[in-house]
Amino acid sequence: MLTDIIKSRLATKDTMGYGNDLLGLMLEACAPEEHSHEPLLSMDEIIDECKTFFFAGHDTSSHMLSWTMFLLSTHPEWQQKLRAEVVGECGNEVPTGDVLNKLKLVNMFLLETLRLYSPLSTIQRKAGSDLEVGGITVPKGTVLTIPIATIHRDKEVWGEDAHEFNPLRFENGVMRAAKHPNAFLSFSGGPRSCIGQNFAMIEAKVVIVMILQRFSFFLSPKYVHVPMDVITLRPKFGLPMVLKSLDM
Ligand code: HEM
Repeated sequence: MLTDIIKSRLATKDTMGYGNDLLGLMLEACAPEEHSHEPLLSMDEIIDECKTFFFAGHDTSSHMLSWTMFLLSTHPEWQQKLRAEVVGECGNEVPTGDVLNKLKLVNMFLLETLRLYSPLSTIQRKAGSDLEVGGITVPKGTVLTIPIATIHRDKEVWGEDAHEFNPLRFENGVMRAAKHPNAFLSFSGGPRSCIGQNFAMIEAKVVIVMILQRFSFFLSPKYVHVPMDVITLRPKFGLPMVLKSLDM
């Protein structure tokens, strides 16, 4: 399927360009230099990049939204606060980028959701050289697992209320929410941190804003709380909900 999409972009490049989405940008960047016939990335490499973006960006974002809906349902007072903020900033209009930047409570709520239900619970790093971490010698080649979910609920890092849901801890920004500035790890950190993190936050805000504008919602009595970690953290039995249109 991807091959077909790429081929059709290549075929129409002279009339319509490569397209103004991520694939278009990638094809543009990989177009052969003048006088050279070799593209900078092969078809297989471009397909690999597309797959990486799809797998890295799809389940993570969709489960972030699931857990946000879960927490908005179990904290109806916050659902009301967020709706009031949204209506105050943009009424029933589709939110613009400027509006999204003003939604402080929505932002704090999403961060707290990611802290408690981080879509990725662990990440791995391989030691590139012999090194010492916290007094322990780690030989080159050792694979270290960074337990994001455990760090996110550590009382020494987040304070006594680490297990509780409290978006206000992010009132002064991510770096001041915990005792360590890099304690929030849902998007990892450093040079290989999530390249899609800003996009993911914008996307989640737009979706949540547009749901809050239209519906009030709560969990169906059928919901059973079993978070399950299968690459990403998801509700094992889905997230049955009851939505009520706010127009009625
Ligand atoms: C809530 C949503 C998301 C979460 C929680 C998330 C989390 C992460 C984490 C933890 C990493 C680092 C993995 C590691 O170090 O092993 C990562 C990497 C990455 N993410 Fe995301 N991600 C999200 C959304 C997205 C989206 C929407 C995209 C693309 C549109 C994306 C693209 C990528 C890519 C390409 C990498 C690899 C970056 C590299 O290795 O340099 N992610 N993500």
